[in-house]
Amino acid sequence: MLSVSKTVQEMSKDGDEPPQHYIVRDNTLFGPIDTSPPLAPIPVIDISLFLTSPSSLHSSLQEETELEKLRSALSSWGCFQAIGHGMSIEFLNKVRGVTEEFFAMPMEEKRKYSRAAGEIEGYGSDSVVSENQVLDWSDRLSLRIYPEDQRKLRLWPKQPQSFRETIDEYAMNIRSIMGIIFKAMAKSLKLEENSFSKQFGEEAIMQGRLILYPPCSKPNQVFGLKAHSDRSGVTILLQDKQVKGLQVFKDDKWLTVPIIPHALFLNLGDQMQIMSNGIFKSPMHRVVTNSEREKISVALFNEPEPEKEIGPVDDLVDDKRPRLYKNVKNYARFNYECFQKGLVALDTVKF
Ligand SMILES: O=C(O)CCC(=O)C(=O)O
Ligand SMILES: [Fe+2]
Repeated sequence: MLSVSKTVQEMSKDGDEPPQHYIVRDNTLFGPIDTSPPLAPIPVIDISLFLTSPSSLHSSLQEETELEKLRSALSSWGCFQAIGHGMSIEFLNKVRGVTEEFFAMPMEEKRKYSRAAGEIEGYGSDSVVSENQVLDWSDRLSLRIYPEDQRKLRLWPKQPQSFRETIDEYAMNIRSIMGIIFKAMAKSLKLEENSFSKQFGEEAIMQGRLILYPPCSKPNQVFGLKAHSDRSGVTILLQDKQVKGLQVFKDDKWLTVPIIPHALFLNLGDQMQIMSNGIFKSPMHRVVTNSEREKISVALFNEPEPEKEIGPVDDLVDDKRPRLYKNVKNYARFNYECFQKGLVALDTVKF
């Protein structure tokens, strides 16, 4: 077998040097890999303040303050750390736990869930789609979670035993948290509450990606995940409880995302930048490796129904702020087609 078919986890365990196609060749685009830049002062937002009771006619002052913090966070950073989400630290650790346990299982067990050629879902390392691609030093398990009838349960691990129910419960919680956040985002821009949620539609997609970043002997030359902006609407990331590595790009600098074990890291994707007519940002981010410790994360991508046309909310377009983006359908496919042509999807949908 070629070494290419080894997972990153196997190469790491066997003490292999990262093969040539994992080494970053052109590191001029975002500078050389700085594995530990300063911590990013990313706003921490208490989303429990957005849970006003239906009977209260006016928002409390506290809610107003938090909404303003949200608007400011999403227009400058495009991300924030969410606390007050109602899930206990024990439960978040359980989600991290089943992820760690899955990756710790013997390879023959994990291979039962392998991603088939040309598919997106399943277990495997970074997939090769073009010749000059620089590969990411990480293994993933990708699963469609919603709409529920689109789950491919044969790819949902049976081991560890509590995997399915834990991920299911976590996703259910995140889905209702998303509802609260969509409303808050709209309110923070003085829009009707459902301005964003209605663009996601009844059949909105939630795609899960459980990621393992094994230790890497060349952290200055290899990325865990190359710089990108998410194609999603909104991404919710549960970071490793101890090991840092995620970085965001702000004001021409890469900064380290701090770890707050009981918080969810939320970042917007391109589709939310489009819907907000560019007011909210879809931030560039990347993950660096380290030579000592393994790291996991759990990303849930919330995307609009593929067949629904999305575009800037009408009330965010006026003389002072002209329409920045065209309407677009099936951004996932569009994004992929752009990527293959070497184009940036967001630039291509500029009005
Ligand atoms: O694992 C992380 O920290 C980030 C994951 C991510 O950015 C992604 O999967 O799009
Ligand atoms: Fe991402």
